This record gives sequence, structure tokens and C-alpha cells, in this order.
Amino acid sequence: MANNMDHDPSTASTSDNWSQLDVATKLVHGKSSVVDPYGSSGAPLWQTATFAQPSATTFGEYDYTRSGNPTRTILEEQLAALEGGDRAFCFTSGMAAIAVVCKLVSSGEHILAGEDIYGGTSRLLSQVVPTAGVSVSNVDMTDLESVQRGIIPGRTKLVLVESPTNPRMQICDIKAIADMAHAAGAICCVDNSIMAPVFQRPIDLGADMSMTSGTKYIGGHGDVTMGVLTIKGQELAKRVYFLQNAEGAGLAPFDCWLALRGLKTMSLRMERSAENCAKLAAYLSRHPLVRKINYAGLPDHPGYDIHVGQATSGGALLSFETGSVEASKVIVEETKLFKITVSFGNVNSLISLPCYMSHASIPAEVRAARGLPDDLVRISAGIEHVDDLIADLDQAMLKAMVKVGMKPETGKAEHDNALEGSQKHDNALEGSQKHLLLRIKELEEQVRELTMSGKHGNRH
Ligand SMILES: Cc1ncc(COP(=O)(O)O)c(C=O)c1O
Ligand SMILES: N[C@@H](CCSC[C@H](N)C(=O)O)C(=O)O
Repeated sequence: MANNMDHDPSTASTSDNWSQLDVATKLVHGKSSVVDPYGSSGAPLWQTATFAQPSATTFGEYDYTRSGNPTRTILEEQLAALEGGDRAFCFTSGMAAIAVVCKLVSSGEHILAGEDIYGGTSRLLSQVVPTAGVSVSNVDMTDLESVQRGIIPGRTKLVLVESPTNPRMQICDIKAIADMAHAAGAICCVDNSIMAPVFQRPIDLGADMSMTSGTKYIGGHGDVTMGVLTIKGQELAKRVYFLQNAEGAGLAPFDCWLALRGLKTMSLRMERSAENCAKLAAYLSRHPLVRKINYAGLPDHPGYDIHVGQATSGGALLSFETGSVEASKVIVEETKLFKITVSFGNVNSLISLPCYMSHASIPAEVRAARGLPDDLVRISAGIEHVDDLIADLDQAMLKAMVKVGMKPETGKAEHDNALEGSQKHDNALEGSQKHLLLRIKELEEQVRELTMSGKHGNRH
């Protein structure tokens, strides 16, 4: 009789030639050990909670969806193959996945995490994990000496890294940090949500676990909440499977099906979004209102050299400071195409003020101590036409300039340079230069009128 307690239906490993295919091909032609006699183009959806058994004393491959479901198996096998892991596990959210990672650490042991990290992760590490007797400390993970000093010999069992970090897009040296963790007998988990497996493969860089909030680029359409843990090593995978089943946070079949659908276009979406983001970064980096821009694809980013050595793109997320919360608020609220929304990785562009939205759960004094400024604006580039995005952002930036008393004429040269710079960034933009300059003139007129009437249009 099979032992049903921890029956794990998916033990398939990946085939040898899989690694030779490009990620775009892998995503379209996902492979799986799940048998489909009909050769369905779309993945079959097993929308069921239970599976009949061959007899009272024998198990079939699946018995109960919490323990395993063939649609989830297809998704998990595709993700494991994509990331070069031995196994992958899908959870009801990225946070559910990170919570399971933290459960691998026992009372009396220690977790080392970064300082610039997602607000929800910071909340979990500061308010939930310590209740289990696990201590946590945060260090600047862009500084390897701080990481080394933060590791407590014999007690640190998990080093949790984000790179790029949310929301300041700092870059951490994944391989060096994984090596330090291993030397201390700890495991290294990389939160890869911003690059996702299309642009960065932490397991190849030496991490034991790669976590991705699939709510972002895997789903891609803002309609799925999910998290993925890809694991190196069967022993670790067994521990993670046990927790997934025991705690019941496995992703439901329909969400797995949505994610499988999302995977097919993930590479296309991410490439287009990253291209748009690079152009937005070029525009913003020359804008007189922008004090500091954080985008991993800019050569003057302090972590650029490390980033290009461990990822294949600057990605589709950036953030910038204006020096004024008021100005940043105007930018966020006056854009029309960029929706004021937490999260990132949607096909549509998003804009947010992290300190008031995604990172609001971190106490203000902790944010300040970590150097997270209230005026930070975060942009998630979508797949729209970049001319429309730049024009939209530009009219909002002009209104923000007025708000902080910077007349459109002040810094007009820089402003024109910003537009010009973003246009030079890609020849495709050149055709629209005339249109944008005309548009800018119109906008300047509107801004002048607004200044004179003292009114600032607000769509909210
Ligand atoms: C970097 C990062 N990690 C983890 C998460 C958590 O993912 P989820 O929202 O899917 O729980 C998020 C966003 O929520 C995130 O931005
Ligand atoms: N209210 C949510 C905030 C979700 S933020 C989602 C995403 N990771 C982002 O960075 O925008 C919460 O409290 O968790």
C-alpha cells in the first residue's frame, strides 16, 4: 500500500536537451511529464478537488488537489525546466512562497535579508517570523562586507536576497552572496520577481532557491496572484513539498491554468516592456525634475557591471526621485495611461508612490533609516507604444514642474533634451519627435493657463 501522507505526484526531472533551447522557445513549447492523449494546444485544466482511487488501499497518481493536481504539475515542471531547478512549486501568492522559505529556519536560528526589500517581505520578516523564535537582521546587500558581517556563524540558516531590489533597483552580487551563505552552512534564496526567469536565473548563479512573485510577469495581465519557488536539490525540494502540502498554500488549478497561458507570451511581453522602460529611463534621466533615477539598465547605475554579468536585461521597472512629495504626487496622479496601482509586470503601465503604497507597511522611521525616500515614484512599463507613454508622462511632469514653482521655461533646455534624448535612444522614436515637440508646446500653453488660473486638473 502506498503511503498517502506525503505522496508527491510530481517527481519528473528535466530532459537533457531542454537547456539548449532559448527561453522564448521553452516558454511556447513547455514540456511536461503529464500525459495528454489529445495533444491539446492549451494546457488541460483539471478543475477538481479530489481524484478517485483505484482501490481503498492503493493511491493513484493524485488523490487531492492540495497534495497535487496535474494542471499544477504541468506548470511546476515547466517552471523548473525554465529556471534550471530540480523542482518548482507554485503557491497562492509570492508571500505564501516566501513564508514557506522562512519555515525552513527553526527557532533559535537566524535569517539575513536586505535593507531595500519589498514591503510585504519586510512585514513578514519583522512581524511574523520572529514569533517563531527566528531572528532576522537586515543589511545593505549591495555591500558584500556588510553581508559577511551580518552572517552569524552557526546560526544564520537563510540568506534572502532581492536583485534588483524593490523599489530602489539596487543590484546585489548573487553569486558572491550565495557563496558566502554556503560557506556559513546557510541556504541562499533569491527573490527574482523583478527580472523573473526570462531575464535572470538565480540557480545558475549558485542560489539554492529562486522565488518569483508570479503575480507580476508570469501572469502578466493583472489577473493572477501566485508565487513560485524553484529549488536546486531533491532534499530541499522534499522539504518544500512537505510544507506546500501540509500548510495548503498550493496554487489552485484555474490559477495554474492562467499562469500556463501567461507563460507562452512572457518573453515577448517582458522584452517589449523592458524596451519601453529603457526609453522611459532615457527620457527621465535628462528631465530637470528628476534628481535620481534607479534603473538597472542605465550604464551609470552603480550596480550596472554586476547586473549585466548576472541578468540579460535592465528589466521593465524603474524608480526616480524628484525631491518633492508634492511633485511626485502630481506626476502619479496626472498620468492617464499609467494606472495608479501597486504591483508590476502587467501589460499596462503602472505608476506608484512606494512609501504610500507597496511599502507603506514598513514604519516611516524604518523607511527613513533605510534611505527610502517618500518622493520616490515607481514605474512599471507595460507593452503600450512608447511614444504614447512618453507623451503621457511628459504632460504629467510639466504639471509637476508648475506645482513646485519650476516654470516651463526654467530648465526648458533640459526638458527638450529629455525628450530629444529619449528619442535618440531609438530611431523608431525619431519620427515622432516633431509630433512630441508640437505636443509639448500645446502642453506648455495648457500649463501656463493652469498657472494663471491657479487650477490643477485632477482626474481623481
Ligand atoms: C519583490 C517582491 N517579492 C515578493 C512579492 C510578493 O508577491 P505577491 O504579491 O504575489 O504575494 C512582491 C509583491 O507583492 C514583490 O514585489
Ligand atoms: N496592500 C498590499 C500591497 C501590495 S504591493 C504589491 C507589489 N509587490 C508591489 O511592490 O507593488 C500589502 O499590504 O501587501
